Amino acid sequence: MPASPGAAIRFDAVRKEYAGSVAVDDLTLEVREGELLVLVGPSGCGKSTTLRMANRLVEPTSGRIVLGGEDVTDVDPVALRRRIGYVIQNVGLFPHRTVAQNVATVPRLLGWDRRRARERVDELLTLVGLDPQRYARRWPHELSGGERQRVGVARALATDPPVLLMDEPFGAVDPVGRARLQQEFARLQRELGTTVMMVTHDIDEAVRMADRVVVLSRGARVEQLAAPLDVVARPASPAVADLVGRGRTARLLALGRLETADLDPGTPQGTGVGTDTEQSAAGPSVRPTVRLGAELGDVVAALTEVADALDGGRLDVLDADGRAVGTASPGSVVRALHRLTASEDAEA
Ligand SMILES: Nc1ncnc2c1ncn2[C@@H]1O[C@H](COP(=O)(O)OP(=O)(O)OP(=O)(O)O)[C@@H](O)[C@H]1O
Repeated sequence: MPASPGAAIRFDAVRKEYAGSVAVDDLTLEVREGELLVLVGPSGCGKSTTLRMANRLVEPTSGRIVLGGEDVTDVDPVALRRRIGYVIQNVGLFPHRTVAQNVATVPRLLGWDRRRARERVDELLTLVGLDPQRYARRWPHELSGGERQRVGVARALATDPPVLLMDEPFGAVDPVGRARLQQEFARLQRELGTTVMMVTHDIDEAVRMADRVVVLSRGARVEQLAAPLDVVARPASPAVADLVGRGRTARLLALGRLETADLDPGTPQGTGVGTDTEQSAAGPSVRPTVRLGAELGDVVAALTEVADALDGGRLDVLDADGRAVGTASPGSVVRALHRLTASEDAEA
């Protein structure tokens, strides 16, 4: 089957066996240009093998992988790897090279002169939030885990590759640093428009960062390929439900948004002045407000500020122009959760 126009990478009936055991059974998958696609699934399901076939660190047993219109088996593996960024857990920085030398590795291999490489290093370190003055001459062992990971990302982006492969890139970073790196990286990726295929076993990381999530089971079988909210709200199979499992409601609160259908029945009752979730100084008749489209978690937080929320207290809901369009109560959040998790069939 030919790759569709917006496809940056296409796996076509790809299979990988290691000494007779099947790691990837029959994978067909498209990564769209400019998207951040996250592969998630249990240990041993074939995520890393899938990723490593894209840059030929692993050769498929059968099937085809097309990258930027070219069958990867037609491209020299070394040339291919210089064209594709690759970031792994613990980064694999060269220990006897400074930060600057690490980041400049591929540009220098490609024959860039020192000055051009140096400028690029400064630009990239700044991009990933490391001051070049402070960091360029340091050695990898003089960095924290999070800083090393940033250098790894800078190194992988050095030649502005159209495609970046990332295998558990934030796995070795502590939870707080990790959440920040995830956010910053997702923003950077959107700014640069790089196509990213990333592997993780952490469903929260997947739904937080991805444009689309691919849930895999053993043999890299695709259980579901969908936007994060769909995967959490409507798991397509027991394997996905199992992965999303506990904590699903909390994830829905972070991903779901307040819609008109969730508002309390009846007409708007408030005056609708004031700003998001803040009590206006205008007087006691004005209720706290929340915007239509607010994250459900923020609606819950705003409701908990309303002293009598459990006893009929409500928030005024404003549209984008600041007009009151109705009210929200704890029941609105419950309605939203029902709406999100209702099956497509039930909605139709
Ligand atoms: N070089 C290899 N030789 C033999 N078997 C391998 C090799 N690499 C991976 N496998 C096997 O292939 C299967 C898939 O491995 P892979 O590393 O792709 O899974 P994964 O989903 O990335 O796992 P994890 O999350 O634990 O890293 C596993 O059963 C693994 O043992």
